[in-house]
Amino acid sequence: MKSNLKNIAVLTSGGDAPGMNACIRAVIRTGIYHGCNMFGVTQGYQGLIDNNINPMDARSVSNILHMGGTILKTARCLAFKEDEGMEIAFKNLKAKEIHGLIVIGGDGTFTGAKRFGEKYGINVIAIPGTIDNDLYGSDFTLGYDTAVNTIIEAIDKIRDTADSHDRLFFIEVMGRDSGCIALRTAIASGAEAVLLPEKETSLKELISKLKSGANTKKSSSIVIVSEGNKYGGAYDIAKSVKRKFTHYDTKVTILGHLQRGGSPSGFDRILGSRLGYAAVNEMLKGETMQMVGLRGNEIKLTSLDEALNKHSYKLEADLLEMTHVLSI
Ligand SMILES: Nc1ncnc2c1ncn2[C@@H]1O[C@H](COP(=O)(O)OP(=O)(O)OP(=O)(O)O)[C@@H](O)[C@H]1O
Ligand SMILES: O=P(O)(O)OC[C@H]1O[C@](O)(CO)[C@@H](O)[C@@H]1O
Ligand SMILES: [Mg+2]
Repeated sequence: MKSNLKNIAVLTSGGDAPGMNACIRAVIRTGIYHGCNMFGVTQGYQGLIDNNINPMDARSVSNILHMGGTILKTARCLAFKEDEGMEIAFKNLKAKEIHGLIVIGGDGTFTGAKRFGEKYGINVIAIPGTIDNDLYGSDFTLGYDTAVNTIIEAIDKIRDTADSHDRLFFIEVMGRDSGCIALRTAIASGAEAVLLPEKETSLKELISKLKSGANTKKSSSIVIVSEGNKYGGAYDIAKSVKRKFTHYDTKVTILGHLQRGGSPSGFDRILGSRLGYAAVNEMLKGETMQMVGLRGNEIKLTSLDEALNKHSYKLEADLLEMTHVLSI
């Protein structure tokens, strides 16, 4: 063990994601197993600034493995982007002799961790925790699998009512700049079309697809709209389509934050446990400024530089084409 790594803190930051609790549990227990003093920071970087940094033991993380959200709470903390905020955060960690920081979050969280680690020499390991699945270096981010399953369950229910009424539904899903969630849920729910942030929408093409379905006796249609789609939200698109295509009665559902909640899937519980366990082990080996991720079912390190510079989901054109073909 690196001698100055006796005290390690963990925080969750940015949007919460199912599986974060499984990950926190793994971090705390792995650290304790190795004889470290473990600390939990409440409310992400805000907690570092507010000195909300508390000792945790193996029992502080009992019975949380199956819970959604994060027991450490999370925040979008603007003050940490400022030099003064970072300075206070560093002083608070220094006073407790904490030299290792494990952050669980998305690209913003990683950006903050990189700046902080570089500026103050704190050892940093980052864990990809976001439903968006938009970080380079991990095939999956924590929470993505659960979110996809939650969305599919909701769309299945909408399909029941859509079909009963012969309706066209526009369903908006999350993924600010990333269409990964939208494309996967479109495949799994048999959606007739999907609009993504990575690809310009052609209204003409969309209407022609819906018309051909109606002409071949499709009783209902579902269009998945990613929230970051350039054309606008589900309401805007529904309005434009409705003007030119009157075959179906048109409805809109915004799934919103229900997509982020709920008990993590088996996959996310296992992923969270593996990433949390690996994060502590790698930190104790002396690794710093690295992300632990899953690649080809193995835990691999990616430098924060690389994870951030190459981050974002690359549209898989073959999957989009397949969605189109399978929904004729
Ligand atoms: N340039 C930066 N410098 C310092 N801290 C930053 C920076 N960018 C982001 N952060 C910190 O990281 C926090 C989380 O970032 P953000 O809100 O972008 O979420 P995220 O980690 O990308 O997760 P998600 O996208 O899943 O919601 C911010 O609220 C802020 O405290
Ligand atoms: O909870 P908030 O701050 O509204 O954030 C919503 C955003 O967070 C994410 O869910 C990622 O956590 C994005 O997909 C979404 O755009
Ligand atoms: Mg982000």
